[in-house]
Order: sequence, then C-alpha cells, then structure tokens
Amino acid sequence: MNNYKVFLRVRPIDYDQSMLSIDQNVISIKDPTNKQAEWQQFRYDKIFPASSTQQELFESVANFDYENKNGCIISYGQSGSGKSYSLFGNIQNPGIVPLLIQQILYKGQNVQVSFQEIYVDQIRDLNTNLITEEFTKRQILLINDFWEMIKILRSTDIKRQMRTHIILTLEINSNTKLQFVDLAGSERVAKNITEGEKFQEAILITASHQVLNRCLNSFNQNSNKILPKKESKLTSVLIIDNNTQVILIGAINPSQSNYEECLLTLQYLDRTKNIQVSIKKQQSMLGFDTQINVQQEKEIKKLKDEIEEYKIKVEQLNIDRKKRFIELQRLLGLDIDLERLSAKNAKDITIFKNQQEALLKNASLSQQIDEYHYENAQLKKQLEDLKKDTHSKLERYQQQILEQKEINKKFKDQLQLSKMSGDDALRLLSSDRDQFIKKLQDESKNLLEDKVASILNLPQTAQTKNVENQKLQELKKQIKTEIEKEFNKSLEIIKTEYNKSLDHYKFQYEQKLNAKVEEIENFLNQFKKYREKKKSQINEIVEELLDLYDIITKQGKVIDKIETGGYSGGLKSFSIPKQDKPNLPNKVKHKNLFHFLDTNSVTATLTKKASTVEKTIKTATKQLRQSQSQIILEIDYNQLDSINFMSMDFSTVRAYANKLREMIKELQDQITINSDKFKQQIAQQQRERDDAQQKYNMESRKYNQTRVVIESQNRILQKVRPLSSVQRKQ
Ligand SMILES: Nc1ncnc2c1ncn2[C@@H]1O[C@H](COP(=O)(O)OP(=O)(O)OP(=O)(O)O)[C@@H](O)[C@H]1O
Repeated sequence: MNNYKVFLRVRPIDYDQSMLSIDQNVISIKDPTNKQAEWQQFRYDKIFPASSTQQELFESVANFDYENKNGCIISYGQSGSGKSYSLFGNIQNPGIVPLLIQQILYKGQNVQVSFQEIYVDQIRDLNTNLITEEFTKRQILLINDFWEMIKILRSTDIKRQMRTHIILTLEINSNTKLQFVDLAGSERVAKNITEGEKFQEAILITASHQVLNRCLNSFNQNSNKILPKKESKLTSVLIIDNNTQVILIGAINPSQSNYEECLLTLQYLDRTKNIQVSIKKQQSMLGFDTQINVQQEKEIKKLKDEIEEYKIKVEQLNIDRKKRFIELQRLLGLDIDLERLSAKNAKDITIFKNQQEALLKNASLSQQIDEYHYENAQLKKQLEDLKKDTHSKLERYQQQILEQKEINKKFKDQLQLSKMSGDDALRLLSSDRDQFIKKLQDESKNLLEDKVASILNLPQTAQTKNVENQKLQELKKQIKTEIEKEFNKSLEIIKTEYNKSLDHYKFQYEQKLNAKVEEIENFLNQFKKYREKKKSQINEIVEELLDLYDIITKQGKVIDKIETGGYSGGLKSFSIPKQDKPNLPNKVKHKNLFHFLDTNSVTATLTKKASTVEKTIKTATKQLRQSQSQIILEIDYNQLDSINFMSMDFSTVRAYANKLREMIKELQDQITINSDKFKQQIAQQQRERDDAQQKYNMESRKYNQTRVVIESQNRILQKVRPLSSVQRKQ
C-alpha cells in the first residue's frame, strides 16, 4: 500500500459552477475571467467536496495502522481555505486531531501532545511560549480527556502568530508518533512588496513549501535518494521515513477571486505526486509548465498498477463476504448455497428466499411475543411490589394512630395534674414577680437619677472638659515649643560643630598648603644660594687658573730670554727687569689652588721633591764652587725675585731653569689634574643641581596635586554646607 496520499478539501462557498467541477477524484478548474479558457483537470487520492463532513475526512485520514506506524498529516493552502479547520476544527465541528484523540482515549490508550510553531526558521514551543533551538526540546502534555485537548487547541490558537507553520505531535502509548502540520498560508506576496520583513517572511515560507514539495515528491517515488529535508527548518523536523504514512491535504477556497491561488494549490499538490490525468495544453498564466511529462506517465502506470492491486483486494473482500454469509446461514439452520441454487433454478431461489423471509418474520414475531411475555412479567412484578408496599404503609399508619392515641391520653392526665397545682404555683410566681419588678423599678429609678444628674451636669462637665482641653492644648503647645527649642538648639550646636570642623579642616588644609609652599620656597632659596656659592667658587677657580697661566707664561718668557741672552749683563750676570718678574702663586691670592694642593697632599710631595732637588743642586753647586770657585746659589722658590742670577754660573742657571721648567710642568700637570677634578666636581655639582631640580619639580608637582585636592575639597565643602543646612531645616 502506498505510504503517500494526497487529499483535496473544498471549502463550502457559493462558488460559481463555471469555475470548478468535481467528479469523484477528479477536479476540473477553469479561469472564470476568460471565456475561451479550457478546463484543467487534476486527480487526487480523494476529494472532499464542500458538503463533506469533518467525520468523513477524519475516517479517511485515520484509516491506517497508526498504532504501529508513524503518521505525518500536512495541510496546505492559502489563508482562510480551511487548513486549520480540517486539522483542528472548532467546538461544534471538531477536526481530525480532536476526533482522533477521542478515539484513542476511548480505546484506553495513553496519548501525549506537544505543540510547536516555526516562524522564519525559528522554533517556538506554544505550550511554554519559549523559543527553542531544537525541535526535540518541547513540553509534552498528557491528555486525559477530549475537552482538555479542545482547551489546549484554543489556547495555542490564541498564542499562534500570523503566517507560521504549526506542528502538533501526538505520541500514542509512547510508541508511535503522529505529526499534524498546519502550514503557513501559501498565498503569494503582493507584487508591490519587494523588500522588508513581509517580503522576507513570504520568501522563507515559499522556500519551505518548495523544499517540502521536493521531499514529498522523492518520498512518493520511493527513490533511494536522501530526502532534501535539511534544506529548511520545517522539513528537517518532519518525520517522513519508511515507517510513516504521509497525507497531504490541500485546501481551497474556491471563490472566483481566488482562481489563481486555487490553481496554484492544485498544481502544488500535483507536483508532489505527478499524477495529473489530462491537462489541456495550456501555458499557465502563472508560469508553470502544465504539460504531461515522462515522469507523470510513469506515475499513471504506477497508479494503474495500484488500481489492479485494489481490484484484487476487492475480489478478496467479496470472497470473504460470501464466506461470512454462508457461515450465517449455517448458524440459522439455512445451510444452502444460494449461488448454486441460482445456477440450477431461479424459482427455487425465490421460494427459498420467501421461506427464509417467513422464517425471519417468524423469528422476529416470536421475539416480539417473548418481549411481551417479559414485559407482562415485569408489570406483574411491579403490581406485586405495589401491593406489598401499600400493605406495609397501611400497617405503619395504624401503628402511628395507636401511638398518637397513647400520647393524647398522657397529655390529658398531665393537664389534670397541672390544673390542680397551677393555682399554688401562680401565687408563688406572682409574689416572686412583684419582688423582681420592684427591684427592677428601683434599679431603673437609680439609673434614671444618675442619668438626669449627669445630664444636668453636662454643661459643667463640658466646661471642665473644655478647660481641660484648653490646658491640654497649651501643654501640647508648650511641649511643642520646648521640643522645637531643643531641636533648634541641638540643630545650632550641630551646625556650629559642623562649621567648626569644617573650618578646622579648612585651616588644616591651608596650613598644610602653606607649610608645603614654605618648604618649597626654602628649598628654592637654599638651592639658589648653593648655586650662587658654587658659581662664585667656579669663578674664583677660573680667575686663579688664569692668573697661574699668566705666571707660567711670564716665567717661560723670562727663561727664554735668559737662554737667548735677552737680558743685559750676559748669561752670568743678567738682571731681570722688575716688570718681567712674575708674581709667584701665594696662599692668599690662590687659596683654591693651595687648598686642593693641601687636601691632595701634593704640596708635601712637591716640597719634598723640591728639597731633594735643592739638596742635589746645593751639593752640586758646592762641589762646583769648590772646584771652580763659583758662586753658590741659595734657591728660595718663594723668593724668586731675590735670586741673584748674576752670582750663578751658566750651568747653575740652566739647572735652575730646568728645575723651574719641571716645576712648571708639574704645576701644569697638577693644574690639568686639578682642572679635571674641577670638571668632575662641576659635573658633580651639575648632577646635584639636576637632582635638586628634579626634586623641586617633584615637590612642585606634589604641591600642585595637593592644591588641586584642597581646592576640590573646598568646593565640595562649599556645596555640602548649604545642602546640609537645608537638610537640617527639614
Ligand atoms: N469545510 C469547512 N466547513 C465549514 N467552515 C469552514 C470549512 N473550512 C473552513 N471553514 C471556515 O473558514 C474559516 C477559515 O478557515 P481556517 O481558519 O481553517 O483557514 P486556514 O486555511 O487555516 O487559514 P490560516 O492558516 O490563514 O489561518 C474558519 O472560520 C473556518 O471555520
């Protein structure tokens, strides 16, 4: 049996007969606006005309072994064509789903339901109203009765959005699944809409319809090709496999204005099966090629095969029916083969038939008599029951009458007794009552007097109350003013405290600021002084160096002149004019030089060296004087101007000059060393100055930061002050 079926349902409408005509499983359609248009015909597995009922559709759809086989029932068509009506229906006319639920529950089977919608490739669970990633993540509800299902259908119908695919899944005995798919309306998007959400939505819906069509087509052909299910969200979640019965229900709303949509629906159904019977050669105005192709011919052949199959089945059914008939006859005692008799003699058959009917009538009459007997017996039994009932009631009444009589008698006796003792009791009662009344009168009199007194005292009481009230008011006022005073006082205290602390903080900040400023200024002054000092020291040193240089130059010149005999008196007794004589360095003028010499113990070395040299010279001179009777020269370097060169011989002078040269060289070296030291010291000073500068920069940065902080604090304080005063007022 084929696993795929296509049904068509036509919505009831006063449609124009000239547009549609239905003949069993073939529907013909013609363009109502074109008189020359030819009829196009389509054949489906079943066509449900406008007069068809929900029950008829249900019986055809649920006519498969859904307890062992899955099902996928899809409704397709334009909006308003009756897709939802066919699947779900309404309370008056329930559709396939509720009718099926009813049947399942009647059989005592267990059924669960889940409800989802697919919109623009997004799945939403209509039970929980949540968007889910996967189709399997759905809320499943157990259905206990038919009305529960109706309720769920109603609520989900409310939640449902426009133009969505609805998928309702039934799980029967947790074994088989039935999917009911109410597709989004198939109508084409209006030509003037070419972009935007509506356009996209329509494109996606059409795309999913087309993928579904291809899937159904492949499924129908039983081809080994893998179905293109993954191409759309809708088809990817449908159960369409070898164990599924798939039914596509096309719905059309055949008003004249819907001709195009109707034709498109018919063609869509047709394409899934390719079972078009005969189509008049006509190019559809909607662009679909309606010619029969080879595929369709194959389909026709397949259908023919199927018809043959059906014929065999019908034959089989006829044989079954005959067998059952013979069995029935055997049971009735009419074990006769009518077929054989008919072949023999038609008359006999009539007689037998009449006899058969007579027997049947007889049987029915005896059944009626039996029924009468039964009814009679029933009536008799009822009469008997009635008699019994009446009798027992009568007995009960008699008993009641006797009991009543007894009560009456007792009552009479009591009355007699009461009459006798009544007078005494009356007397006793009246004296009690008088006393009671008197007591009551006294009490009420007292009460009345009290009331009168209180009424008379009312103005006075009112006055006292007034005075008391006034006093109370005054007291209240006093308490209020006291509280206000107290409050204001504490407010003032808080205010002054607050202001004080505010001023205190401000003062502290200012002090800190001032201290910082002072610190920085001190530092700057000290640094300036230090710089000045160092500057003057450097200047002094420079002056000294220049002076020393002058001395050295002058001495050099003197020596040159001595050597070249530039002075009168010859080499032996030259005299140096006063203006040529250089002033030697002294501790007063060149204090820095001597200070460094001292500190570096250069002086000591020099003096030592000088004295050694001096000694040598002295010895040499002594020897010379002794041998050559030459003048011995006493050298006093500190008193150079007093040296009498004239008393010296040439070698002594040369030695002296050499000595001087050496000294000068040493001095020059010393000066170089010292100047390097000076340089180093200057570099050191510069480094220190840079450090100090850095420190200064850092300090001034800190100072600026502190200043900014204090200024912002001040601003906040100024803001806080009025705010807090407002708060305090409140
Ligand atoms: N066969 C029918 N008999 C009686 N009324 C019908 C039939 N088919 C549809 N209707 C009525 O037509 C109206 C539209 O039907 P329905 O809501 O089922 O259309 P639809 O195709 O599901 O539309 P959409 O999917 O756009 O909501 C409903 O009021 C429904 O009761």
